[in-house]
Amino acid sequence: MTKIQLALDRLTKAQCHELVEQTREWIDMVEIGSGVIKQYGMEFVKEMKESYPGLSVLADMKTCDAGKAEAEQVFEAGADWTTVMSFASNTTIKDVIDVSRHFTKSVYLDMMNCHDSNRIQELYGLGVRYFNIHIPIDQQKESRWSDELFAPYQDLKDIHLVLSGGISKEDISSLSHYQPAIIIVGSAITKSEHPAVAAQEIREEVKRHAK
Ligand SMILES: O=C(CO)[C@H](O)[C@H](O)COP(=O)(O)O
Repeated sequence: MTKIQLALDRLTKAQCHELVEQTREWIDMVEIGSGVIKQYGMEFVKEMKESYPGLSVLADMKTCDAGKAEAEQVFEAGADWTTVMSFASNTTIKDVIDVSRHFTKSVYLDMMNCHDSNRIQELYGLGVRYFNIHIPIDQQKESRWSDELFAPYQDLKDIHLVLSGGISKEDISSLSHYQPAIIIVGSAITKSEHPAVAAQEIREEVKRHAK
C-alpha cells in the first residue's frame, strides 16, 4: 500500500517532535525538510532517527553536487532515505545511488521542474527507480496535478512514484489512480489545527483508494 511521509518544513525542533508524536500512528515515514536540515544540521537527523527508530527517516538533502560526501553524511547520521535533484550531474546522481546501495539505504530523485522525457529516460538508465514528481511550494498557486505530469513515466518498468507538493486529503482519490509508492504530506498536516486528525483522515483516504 502507498506509504505516507510526513514532511517537516519550516518548524522548530520541538514542533517537529510534537508533530511526529501526534501523528506517528498514521504515518510511515518522516521527512526532515531541507530548511530544517539547514537550520539544525545532521545532528537533528540523528536525533530524529534515534527518537523514532520504527519510522523511516528521510533527510531531504536535495543534493545537487558533491553527491558522495552528502550521501555519506546523511546515512552515517542514520537516515534511511536521501534525495538528489534531477538536474544534478549524472556523476552526482550515480554517486548518491552507489552510496545508498553501500549503506543499503534508499534515494529518490526530486523531479522539481523536470518534465523532459529524454532526461527521465536517461535517469532511468542510470539506475533511478524512485521518481519524486514534485510541485514546488513557490509554484503551488499556479500549478496543480494533471495527467501530463505523469505521462513521461508511463513506459518505464518497475519504477516507483513519490508524489509531493501541497497534497491534501482531497487529492488522495485522484492521485491514488497512479498507484504511488509514497505520498508526501506537509502543510495539510503540520498547519492543521488538529494534526493527528488530519493524518488519520489522509491514512483512511489512502486505505479507501488502495488498489
Ligand atoms: O519538499 C518540499 C518542499 O520543497 C516539501 O516537503 C513538500 O512540498 C511537501 O510539503 P507540502 O505538502 O507542504 O507541499
